Amino acid sequence: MLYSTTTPEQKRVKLRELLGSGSVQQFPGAFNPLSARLIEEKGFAGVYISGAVLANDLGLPDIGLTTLTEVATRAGQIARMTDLPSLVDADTGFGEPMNVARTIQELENAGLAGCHIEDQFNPKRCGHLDGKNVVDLDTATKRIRAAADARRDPNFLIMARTDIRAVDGLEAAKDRAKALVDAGADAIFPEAMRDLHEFQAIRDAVDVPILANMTEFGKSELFTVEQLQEVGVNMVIYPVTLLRIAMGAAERTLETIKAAGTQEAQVENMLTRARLYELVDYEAYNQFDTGVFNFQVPGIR
Ligand SMILES: C[C@](O)(C(=O)O)[C@H](CC(=O)O)C(=O)O
Ligand SMILES: [Mg+2]
Repeated sequence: MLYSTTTPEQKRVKLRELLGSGSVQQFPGAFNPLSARLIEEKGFAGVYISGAVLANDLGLPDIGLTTLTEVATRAGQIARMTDLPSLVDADTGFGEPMNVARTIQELENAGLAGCHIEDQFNPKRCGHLDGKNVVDLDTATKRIRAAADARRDPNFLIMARTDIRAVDGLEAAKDRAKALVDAGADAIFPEAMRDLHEFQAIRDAVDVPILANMTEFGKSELFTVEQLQEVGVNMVIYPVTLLRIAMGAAERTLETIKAAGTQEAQVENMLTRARLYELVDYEAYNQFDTGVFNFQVPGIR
């Protein structure tokens, strides 16, 4: 209860172990702290915390409007709900290299296992949209160097994301990935790869773990874990998947209530009261106070 029993330091060691395991590690995106518990319960390796989800959850587009304080606070709330390592999207690092340094320390304080920092210009946009732009090599590597120098826990994972593929092509992405590793990146997130061969090309260019972004409605096909394994991907994220499905369900339910005058037809699709209480570990709080969980919840509803 209350929740994570694992320290941030242990989670960072775990993340490094996972990335060195040789098999693809699946990190679904949590859209709130409770969904992180679900991700852990279903046996996933870790939790991803998406910048798009954090922005959209606040009703904002994902164009760099969220602040470091908002992201660190929400990411910390999510990370503390799970024993799994959490990787957070730190967008462009929230400013100049000195701001990036501050970002890393705040994310360490918030209990994250690592983050990724991208080479887009501000205002940034979803990596799968057209019309984005990237900063020059010097600026991109300075961000990563500042991040690597700022961390106090050497196991806090600094992942460099490059968006250059969609701007200057695959060769440029390979060159930039190598330069970002030289600047101190522990892992590479090559954004908007078009096919499996492109992942393979990045794999061959660098000898650090690489991430595949399986976001829906984007530029990449939705490859399976087996396909990603074959091209040497180490980690796959499903960043916005749970938010999209939850909001889809919310929309359908509102339509049902409006049309039918009752939510009855949607009740079978809901997490039951009993299941919800199980997820928040209601019963465990009885250890503190035996009066807290002294009621019956009908099992089926
Ligand atoms: C991974 C990503 O950076 C995110 O914020 O989750 C987004 C996801 C998306 O917008 O679908 C991205 O830029 O790919
Ligand atoms: Mg993002």
